[in-house]
Amino acid sequence: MWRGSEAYTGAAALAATGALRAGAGLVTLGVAASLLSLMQMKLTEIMTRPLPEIVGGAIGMKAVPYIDDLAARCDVLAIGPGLGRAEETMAAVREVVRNCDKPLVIDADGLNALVGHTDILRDTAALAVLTPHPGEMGRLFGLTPAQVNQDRIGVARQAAHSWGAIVVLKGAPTVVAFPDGEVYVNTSGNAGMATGGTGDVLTGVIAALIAQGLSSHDAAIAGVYLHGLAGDIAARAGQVGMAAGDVARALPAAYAGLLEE
Ligand SMILES: NC(=O)C1=CN([C@@H]2O[C@H](COP(=O)(O)OP(=O)(O)OC[C@H]3O[C@@H](n4cnc5c(N)ncnc54)[C@H](O)[C@@H]3O)[C@@H](O)[C@H]2O)[C@@H](O)CC1
Ligand SMILES: Nc1ncnc2c1ncn2[C@@H]1O[C@H](COP(=O)(O)OP(=O)(O)O)[C@@H](O)[C@H]1O
Repeated sequence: MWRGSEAYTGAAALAATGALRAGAGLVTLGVAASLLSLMQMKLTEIMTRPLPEIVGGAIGMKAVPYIDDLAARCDVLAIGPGLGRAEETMAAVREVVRNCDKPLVIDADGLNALVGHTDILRDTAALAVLTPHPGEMGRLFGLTPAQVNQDRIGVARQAAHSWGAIVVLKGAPTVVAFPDGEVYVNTSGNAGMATGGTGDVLTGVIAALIAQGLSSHDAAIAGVYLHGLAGDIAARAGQVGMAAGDVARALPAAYAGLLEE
């Protein structure tokens, strides 16, 4: 996983925790050097790797060889939550995606880096799972969030087809679409999940399932369902005031429930 930006350290922590709680054996968080101690304090079970930064915890082109090296040793690379949108950070994301030959999960600012550059997804050897919310999807596709929501299935399908990637369009309900036109509509989850950071947890969940041997195809479908199920378990204590960390903590129970089914 590769994160940065001092404004959004929570996003990095939630994605890494989501991966851990969804069963990833080892999670390494690549993080701007100045944020290393902070992340180590937040995350006892997660390994960290310092990355060269430009300014304010943001990562630039100098970090690319370090991330490429990290990706070469991992089963899956997740990029995006909390990166920030500095121009050089966006360029570095594009370079990493170009270089990567491992399964990728791209979210949040990782998606913002692809605005106007989705051709990279077809050129890279990696099969990518993209997890936009309606705002990010709108930016990528030149639509408003309202337009995206008017035809969620149609937009997700069109995006998957034209980008050659797996598209998880988050929301109520979340739609998972594949380049060949196959589409799934998720049934788990609840409005208590409409709170900052639950999307970051989903990034970690999908990456963790890929790390455990699922194809990106199956990990996208199962990951979205598992994440919603964890949200439903967390919501037993009440939807109002539910937080992203509650969803991450409910993942082991959701996973166990799925295995029983
Ligand atoms: N604790 C943290 O550190 C958190 C950091 N985060 C990070 O903050 C950065 C910015 O991400 P944001 O998502 O806040 O900002 P964005 O600018 O990507 O999204 C916000 C805009 O997107 C649209 N939008 C989002 N969800 C929508 C929905 N469900 N329906 C309709 N429209 C919707 C709206 O227009 C909204 O104004 C990212 O790096 C992200 O990872 C967030 O993930 C939240 C938690
Ligand atoms: N009413 C709802 N029903 C089911 N899932 C929801 C609902 N509202 C939000 N979610 C889920 O919560 C998550 C929110 O993610 P996202 O929009 O990326 O937020 P953030 O960027 O703050 O983490 C998505 O997985 C979305 O599908």
